[in-house]
Amino acid sequence: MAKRRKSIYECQAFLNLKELAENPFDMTVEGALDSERLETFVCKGIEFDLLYGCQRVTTDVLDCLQSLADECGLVGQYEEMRAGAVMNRIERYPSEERQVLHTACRDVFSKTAANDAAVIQVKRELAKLQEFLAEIDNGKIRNTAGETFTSLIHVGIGGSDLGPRSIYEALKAYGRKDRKVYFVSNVDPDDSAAVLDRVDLSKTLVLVVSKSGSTLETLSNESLVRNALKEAGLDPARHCLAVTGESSPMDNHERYLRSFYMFDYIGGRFSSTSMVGAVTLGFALGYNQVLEFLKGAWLMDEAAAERNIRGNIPLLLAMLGVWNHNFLAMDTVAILPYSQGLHRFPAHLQQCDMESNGKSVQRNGEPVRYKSGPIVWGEPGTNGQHAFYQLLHQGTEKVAVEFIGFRKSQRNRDMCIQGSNSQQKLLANLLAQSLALAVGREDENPNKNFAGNRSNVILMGERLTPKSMGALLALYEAKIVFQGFCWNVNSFDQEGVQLGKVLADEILGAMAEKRNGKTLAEALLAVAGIS
Ligand SMILES: O=P(O)(O)OC[C@H]1O[C@](O)(CO)[C@@H](O)[C@@H]1O
Repeated sequence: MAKRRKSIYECQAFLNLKELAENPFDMTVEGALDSERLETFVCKGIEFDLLYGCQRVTTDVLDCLQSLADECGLVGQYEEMRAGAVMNRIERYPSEERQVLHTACRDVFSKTAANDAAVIQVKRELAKLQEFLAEIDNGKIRNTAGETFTSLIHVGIGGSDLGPRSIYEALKAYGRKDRKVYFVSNVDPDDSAAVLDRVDLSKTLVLVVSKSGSTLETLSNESLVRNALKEAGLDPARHCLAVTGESSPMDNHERYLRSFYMFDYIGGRFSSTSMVGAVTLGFALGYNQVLEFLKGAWLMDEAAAERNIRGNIPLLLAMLGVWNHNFLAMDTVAILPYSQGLHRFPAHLQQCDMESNGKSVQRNGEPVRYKSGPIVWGEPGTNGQHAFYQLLHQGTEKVAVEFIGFRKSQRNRDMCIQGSNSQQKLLANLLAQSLALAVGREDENPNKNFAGNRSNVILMGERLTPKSMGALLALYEAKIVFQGFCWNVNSFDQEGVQLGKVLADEILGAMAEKRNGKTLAEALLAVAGIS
């Protein structure tokens, strides 16, 4: 018999937190935010420190958040998940009924793996990747003219695009100078056309990534690229690679130069450390850097098993998020990396978080009676400062902010201009924004008044490297998983994307048959003037 999971409002800690939320810590009172507080409210972890002095929390609130995490059994559930429990399910209703084992993709460094069977499969795929990359390097794999491949087009969408793309962008500073990577995701034909215009197809590999092997956008883009290869007199089977689920419609060795697998127990948005991300990263950076990236993720996974929230960054970040969202009524979370390399990372987290926890049904099939996942968005600083920070400081909407910064730049190409170099300017801005949001500043002119008390945290790392990128990714994956457990939702399915897909098919059918005006979908087609 399945264990009954508690909803948060059934927890004593929930009631206590509600009471504490009536009078949250006021950061604007003179001396409230002092150096002692800033020094105390720091959680040191793998590759990152979490600075959380600028949160509206006291030690009482932290104790209650610890109790809530304990009452909901968050770390216990996380450990069950890593060991292979069927976490992707809704009781009493048909659901996916799957294990959730994206953590197995990096559990290759443990002496004793949390789930042996999954790690065996993961190691097999990694060995295939290592061999494949070596064959490109040593010239065993070449194009028909005997030349080496210098470009790769990664074709996929959603979890098969956002994670790999954001990680590639984050790490391309470490990329091989002789290799280029391009991404195509949107079914807008201009997306693939723009890439096809830029590459020399004869020296290009095309990596088609789709877990299901049936996603409309990816299959359409694959066809467009295959067609371009044929038009260039090339054989697609000598250029195309696949990452897909075993026995998916794309699992066809004759059509691909190589096929790599991902498995049912790896959800799309959690798949960046599987072959979904590893093939592109391996092509761009080399196999050893893939291992570094996985190592960072594995270390973070291990650290996330600590019960004490004050010593577990993902759990603490998750619980601070619950405090802000469920108790202080902050509906949105802005992820603001002060790192140009991370410019696509908020987009990846948007899918990872919102597709996971944007749910209204609990795992027991009952409706959610409190707020589940927040709206997640973000852009890099300092660019955002000149765009939307006005609202963060003075808007009526209260936004929970998560800053990410690094002490050192990736490329070390900097110089002193007017007394400081650009990296110092970047970091000064990050810290200034954190304080300005928290403390505010009074002014008798209401239009120039900063109310303060705008909660934020800073995730501070040394440098964005493959290892720290792996750790950062795993940190957020674990945060999202902990919050999903806390809200008692199934973070691992995505039924909410289905209806739009069904209606798009209906509209495509109406377009093909020139039907118009009978159903609501057809009426909309006519009103929009689309033939
Ligand atoms: O890898 P696939 O099967 O092509 O799916 C792509 C994306 O589509 C979704 O199923 C949502 O439409 C995502 O969850 C997934 O990451």
